[in-house]
Amino acid sequence: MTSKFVQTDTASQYQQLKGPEGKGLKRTLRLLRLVLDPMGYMEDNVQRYGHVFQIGGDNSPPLIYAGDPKLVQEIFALDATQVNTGQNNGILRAMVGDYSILLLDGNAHKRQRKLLMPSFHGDYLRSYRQLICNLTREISANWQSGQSIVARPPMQKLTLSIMLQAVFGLREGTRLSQIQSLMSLMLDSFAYPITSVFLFFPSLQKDWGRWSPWGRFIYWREQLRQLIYDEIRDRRQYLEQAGETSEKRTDILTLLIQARDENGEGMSDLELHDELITLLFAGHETTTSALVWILYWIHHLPEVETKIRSELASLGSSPDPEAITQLPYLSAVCQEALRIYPIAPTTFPRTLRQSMTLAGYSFEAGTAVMPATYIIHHREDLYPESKQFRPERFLEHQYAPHEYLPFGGGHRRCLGSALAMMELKLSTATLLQDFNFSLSRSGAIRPARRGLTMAPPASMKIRVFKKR
Ligand code: HEM
Repeated sequence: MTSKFVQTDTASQYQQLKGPEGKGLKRTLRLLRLVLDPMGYMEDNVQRYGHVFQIGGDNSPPLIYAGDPKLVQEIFALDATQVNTGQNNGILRAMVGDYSILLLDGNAHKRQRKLLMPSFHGDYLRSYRQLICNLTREISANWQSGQSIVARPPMQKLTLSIMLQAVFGLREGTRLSQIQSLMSLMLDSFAYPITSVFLFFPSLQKDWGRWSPWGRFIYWREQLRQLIYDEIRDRRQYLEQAGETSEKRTDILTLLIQARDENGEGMSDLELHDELITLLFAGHETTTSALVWILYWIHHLPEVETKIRSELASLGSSPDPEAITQLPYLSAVCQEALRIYPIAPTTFPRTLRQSMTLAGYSFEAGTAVMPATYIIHHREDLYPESKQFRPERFLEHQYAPHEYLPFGGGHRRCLGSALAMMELKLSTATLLQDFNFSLSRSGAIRPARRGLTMAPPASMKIRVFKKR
């Protein structure tokens, strides 16, 4: 493919950016490969074209996979006046709605981010610590010693409960369990690589009634929408009636209802609905997959289990959650799990609003540039023996934001990264305190497509043994 998008760096070497070619059926097959095996797709293209390559660029605007840290650094430095990001996330609209932060750009995005951000900081996050440990114990309370379980469903139930109680501040009740089961049904619609194809091919998104796959998804989505509106209405009423005398609630729904922008404006019900759904979707699928990977790695590699258990033991029999979150090896295990198989193999693509040169590459306006997380995470110059799971690399070296990017970066960086890391550490530690585990099958496993993310295979099983 001849490209207008050229690298103009060292000694005026004039290297054209290349990438896979082909239209029609070839293009569809390429997209299918990208959906079903994005990591293999990226590895093949890196071998053929190098760490930075492009797709499209003839009839469609080019999309650049950026596996060069310097280029990623410059992409992350771009702000909303220079790039549009939300406009590329239309694929998520069916899930999250028009007002979701994921779909917004410019000032609208800035405003939503400002309103959402405080809910994910410091004191508020700290108030969820004990809740996370308690919910982990609740989920595992009925496990029988020697029982073999499919790992994902209980982890999904756990992260969903954390989100519903932390994000919505929902307590036990019918609405909680209804939302819980609808969310699971909707997400399970895209649980397998082949069913995930619905998300990537809009032509398949046809509502032919409740017995068709897409029709069923829409039906569940409408039910969920109603439940969320009911919760928003009840919470507004409660806060109005209780006024100053209300107990200080720290859940994110309450904080969002009370949040005001610089003009003193709060969020409308529509905005609240779309942001809550966004947080639920963005926040619990991703964390579930990460948690299952962590359990896998700890029990796939005996030396990792030995080290992590001895670090935990150093805190005594009932460790303080704060101390758990500070443990270096536990943190490194979580970081390494997100490095080797990032849940999102790339960040969101950013479309350049004007022509520009970044890290020596010249791009025309309209080009989409996309930090390729998986490619960066497997560069041998940054991560020697990158296919090996070696948490120590995070103890020996501090990686820059453009070298380690499981949560993306710049002005679109994941809002929930601190909450996610806290959940991963506290849930893992709590499970290891109460149980020993072994994998039901000892071989290596590869990530599989699950909706928009990459996850451990849905069938992965673990055997649980009660410690006390
Ligand atoms: C292990 C868990 C998670 C992973 C791997 C993850 C990953 C990501 C990634 C890669 C992005 C795109 C960033 C970019 O393009 O630069 C993102 C965005 C986002 N994430 Fe997460 N995420 C996780 C958990 C969470 C949680 C727990 C929440 C909230 C409760 C959350 C909320 C969001 C939101 C709201 C955005 C959009 C930010 C924006 O567009 O400004 N995520 N996440």
